[in-house]
Amino acid sequence: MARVLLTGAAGRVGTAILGGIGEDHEWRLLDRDPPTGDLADYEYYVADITDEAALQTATEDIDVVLHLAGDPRPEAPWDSVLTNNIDGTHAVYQAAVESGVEKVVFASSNHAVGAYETDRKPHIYRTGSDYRLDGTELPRPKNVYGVSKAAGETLGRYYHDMHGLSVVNIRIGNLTKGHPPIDYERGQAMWLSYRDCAHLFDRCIRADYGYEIVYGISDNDRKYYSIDRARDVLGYQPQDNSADHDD
Ligand SMILES: NC(=O)C1=CN([C@@H]2O[C@H](COP(=O)(O)OP(=O)(O)OC[C@H]3O[C@@H](n4cnc5c(N)ncnc54)[C@H](O)[C@@H]3O)[C@@H](O)[C@H]2O)C=CC1
Ligand SMILES: O=C1O[C@H](COP(=O)(O)O)[C@@H](O)[C@H](O)[C@H]1O
Repeated sequence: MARVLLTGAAGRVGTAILGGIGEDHEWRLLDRDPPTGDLADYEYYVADITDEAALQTATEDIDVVLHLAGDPRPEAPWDSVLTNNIDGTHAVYQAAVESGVEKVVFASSNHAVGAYETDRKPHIYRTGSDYRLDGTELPRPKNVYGVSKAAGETLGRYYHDMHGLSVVNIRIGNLTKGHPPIDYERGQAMWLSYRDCAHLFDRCIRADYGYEIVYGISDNDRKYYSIDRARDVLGYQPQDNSADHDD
């Protein structure tokens, strides 16, 4: 079992991960919000990710960091993304290096590449389109939240190249429990199910890699993100498809 630190554990993505693989690894959780419900059963640190001392303790004896903590709002203002998403991610990486962590998995976002959609929608969301982003393209954020995610990806590149950390950046699409409405074309293309989310992060814990950028979506009929790299390098095998409606 890997010893895993999950930052931002009290949030939506953290809930999906623990709901799927909470029994499969040794977990240490960290969030600035105190634990509620089942989270209180885990080893839990209430701390801000900009608190270097807290991170030093939280990363001790950890093999893998799943770094989710941050301001997730596409409309977030610069001061918030600067502090939480950029300064905070830098502090997590620095603590990981100092504690001898092996891997960091960074929750990046579709918003790091949002501007690729501008002149191509809505046809890229349709099954006939062969347009794909595959993770090799440069970031093209449409908001400063997306800028902060691109910055997090570049921080990972630095910590991989200069400090030897294994890093995978997951450009998560849109995590929702239920299927997106069938007529919501962008949502259909971007969907990541809870089950596939937990599986993808589990693969990032278990697989070996150097520096990767992959897309976090389910195997949706409508997609403009390729999941080939996640399949090839991580062994990602999504089970869900936004087109398979249960209602
Ligand atoms: N939910 C989604 O569909 C997507 C999420 N993401 C990213 O995944 C990550 C998790 O997102 P969600 O779970 O949806 O957000 P969330 O807001 O539900 O959870 C984030 C958690 O991080 C904590 N947090 C925020 N700033 C912190 C700080 N400075 N120190 C310590 N804890 C802090 C919050 O208390 C919260 O519990 C975020 O980085 C977000 O940008 C990316 C793409 C899509
Ligand atoms: O990064 C994120 O992206 C998702 C999906 O973006 P949207 O523009 O389709 O809403 C968003 O729901 C989430 O809050 C955010 O962290």
